[in-house]
Amino acid sequence: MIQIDGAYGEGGGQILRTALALSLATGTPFTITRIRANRNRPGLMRQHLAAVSAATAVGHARTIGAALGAGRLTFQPEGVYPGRYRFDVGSAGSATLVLQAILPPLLTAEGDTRLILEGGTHNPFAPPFDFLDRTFLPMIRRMGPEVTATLARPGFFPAGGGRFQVDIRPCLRLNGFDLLQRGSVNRCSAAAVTAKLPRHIAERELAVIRRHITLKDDCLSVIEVSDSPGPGNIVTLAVESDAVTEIFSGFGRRGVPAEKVAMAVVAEAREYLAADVPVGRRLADQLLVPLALAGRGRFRTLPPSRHTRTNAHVIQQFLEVDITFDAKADGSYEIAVSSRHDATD
Ligand SMILES: Nc1ncnc2c1ncn2[C@@H]1O[C@H](COP(=O)(O)OP(=O)(O)OP(=O)(O)O)[C@@H](O)[C@H]1O
Repeated sequence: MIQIDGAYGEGGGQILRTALALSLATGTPFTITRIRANRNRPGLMRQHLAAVSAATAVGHARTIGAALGAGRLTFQPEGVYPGRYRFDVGSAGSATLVLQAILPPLLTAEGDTRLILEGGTHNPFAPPFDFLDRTFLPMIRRMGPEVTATLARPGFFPAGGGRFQVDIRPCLRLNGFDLLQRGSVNRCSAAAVTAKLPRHIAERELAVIRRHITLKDDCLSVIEVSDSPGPGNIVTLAVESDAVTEIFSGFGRRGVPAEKVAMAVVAEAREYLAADVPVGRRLADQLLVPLALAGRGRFRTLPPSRHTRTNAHVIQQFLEVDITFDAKADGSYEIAVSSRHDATD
């Protein structure tokens, strides 16, 4: 039984999701204590409980302590069971984060899986659907499995009620990859989405982006969605390069001017563009679990976040891999995952 300290490093929900995913993938049970100790409202929130229930279903697991607000949980899976599942966060909690807890083991399961995930699809502090679809899943497909995501309906904080489907055709073994060069940037595009909010919000966001990032007219779009249960706004900036499409996003919030939301997106994208690295900060923390399951991989990225370092620590508790962070003279980092077995074979 692995003991996980939920207060380590970032001390957030990612520690739990990584532990669930790797417990399923390796068949190793774990106990986590001090869950999300570094958050204002520590313990299991609805989104984390939804991840626990999803992992319990996929792994026919025995779970002790899964309750709202709980700080301690034991999880003991029986195996990995592909199939058809529907999971509902039951609030605006992020459904893409629920996927983080169950996708990795399903990538090498013994059959296909279709997941219907309901809840928030465009949440602050979580991968928005577009990032999942255009940034993260192409990396997963590069590793062997066929995985596609289809958005049925967007769900914004606080109403939620979004839905998407994920189809997974697994492979026998994940192949790691090297992603060290970005290559040329072929296209930058921005999209501002509003649901049940005035169109001028989106137009003001795009005006800011256009002022600071060189974009062609046909690379700007305002999208007004009518099928979202509640109001919401997201602005995304996609940087498509030879190696990867990175997506930076900002979320409209009451009391925060649209211009400020868009400027934060501009700042993130500029940092990424100037650094000439292929992998942005969020993708970096999310690539570690699949690369560790593959047993190898390397990528160049921005200085790692606490999420990334924390994730590396949790992963190394479950898997016989080394994860190294190599600071380069130009300020970028090369993160490498290698199997401890390969080193001694
Ligand atoms: N704008 C974004 N685009 C892509 N991914 C994002 C974005 N914002 C956050 N993420 C990803 O969402 C995850 C958030 O992890 P975190 O530990 O903060 O989880 P949480 O469960 O939402 O929060 P909490 O810490 O409150 O439990 C990370 O993998 C991070 O890379």
